[in-house]
Amino acid sequence: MIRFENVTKRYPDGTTAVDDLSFEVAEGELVTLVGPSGCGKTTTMKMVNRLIEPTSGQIFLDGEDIASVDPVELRRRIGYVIQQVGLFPHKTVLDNTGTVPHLLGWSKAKRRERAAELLDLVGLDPAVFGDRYPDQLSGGQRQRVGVARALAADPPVLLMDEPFGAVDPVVREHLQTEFLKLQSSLHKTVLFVTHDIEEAVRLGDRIAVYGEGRVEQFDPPTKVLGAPATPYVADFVGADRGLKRLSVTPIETADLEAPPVVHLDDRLSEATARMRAEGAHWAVVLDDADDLHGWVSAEPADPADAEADATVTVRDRARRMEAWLPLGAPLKQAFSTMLQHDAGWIAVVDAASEGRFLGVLTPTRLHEALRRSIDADERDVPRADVSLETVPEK
Ligand SMILES: Nc1ncnc2c1ncn2[C@@H]1O[C@H](COP(=O)(O)OP(=O)(O)OP(=O)(O)O)[C@@H](O)[C@H]1O
Repeated sequence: MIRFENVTKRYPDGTTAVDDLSFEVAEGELVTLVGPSGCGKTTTMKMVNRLIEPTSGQIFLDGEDIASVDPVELRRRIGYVIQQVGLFPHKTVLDNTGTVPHLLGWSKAKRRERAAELLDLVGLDPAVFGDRYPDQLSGGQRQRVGVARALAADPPVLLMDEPFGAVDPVVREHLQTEFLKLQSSLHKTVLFVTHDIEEAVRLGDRIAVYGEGRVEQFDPPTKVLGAPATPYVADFVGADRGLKRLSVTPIETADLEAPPVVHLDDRLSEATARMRAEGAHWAVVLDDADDLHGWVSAEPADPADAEADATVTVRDRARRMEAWLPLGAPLKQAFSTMLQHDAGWIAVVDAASEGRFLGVLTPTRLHEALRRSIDADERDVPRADVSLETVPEK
């Protein structure tokens, strides 16, 4: 969708901001450009909407050399969000959002309708915020208006230059989550500049790690963290890249253990016997639909239960399970859920139905999943194909 071919930008004072850059962003892909200040990220981005012209090389948008496209026409196809937002202070939120439709000559009614729809999309109630002016908004709200405005004419491409850079970390994380949700339904082709590796890893389908004017590595986040291409990249992503990986490594079926499973209406005495036979201290409890209900201990809570009272069922002793996640959730969330509930394991359920029990993830399995994903990236094979060498127990 966006292709850079040997693009170089040398400023008149001799500074080479971008040096022989070649990479391609696929349609619907979100690529983050990350690197230290002054490495050429903004210059790269501004060449796409022709705010800056390259010294040499070509940039293609949808197969078309942008040098031959009228810049004004080009910019209509490209939404642009910047850190300072650049909202017009004397225009209301609705009018700011409708800026591009206004330039495109849409009627006032159609503009306002579209602006309201977009404000809704970015989580701002148009009835509350539509008639406010930018200085009556918080920083995070202004950024949302910036995103809404960039989306107004439904451009296939979005350029975002540190769009969440000016807000505090909590708001920033919130905006990132919302933006990911938005992107999962809009599938825009996005170039996203940031100097924050955490943000790059969290948002990017792929990351371009910049050194001085050059891309040192162009890979998916797990690969950048797991197998940095150069010492420079390793240094940039930081010594704690193992921890950062937790947020981009999903729980997979192969990571799960299958503990004993019992049903709510099973007799407790039989369920307990089964758990003991398998050497388990607990079992997962499912309801009639095989959805997760909770868990039950193999130890009788009440000595009377041990007498195999035929009337006592699992339902009478089952405890609800709060520590659960859908398959595909990041390992970081799994770890955090374990800590939050002080749980020795978490249940993993089907992502689509959010109920059907698939297995449990234990701390040991979580650690193995992380090791396997590192190994998989180093060897370029799927994670499920990696078998770990374990130290034999004495
Ligand atoms: N108009 C200009 N004239 C001369 N040099 C420039 C000009 N604009 C940018 N540069 C230089 O080009 C290099 C790349 O700048 P650019 O703004 O692309 O970097 P960046 O990676 O976006 O940095 P930051 O994260 O600080 O915004 C820097 O050394 C910068 O000083």
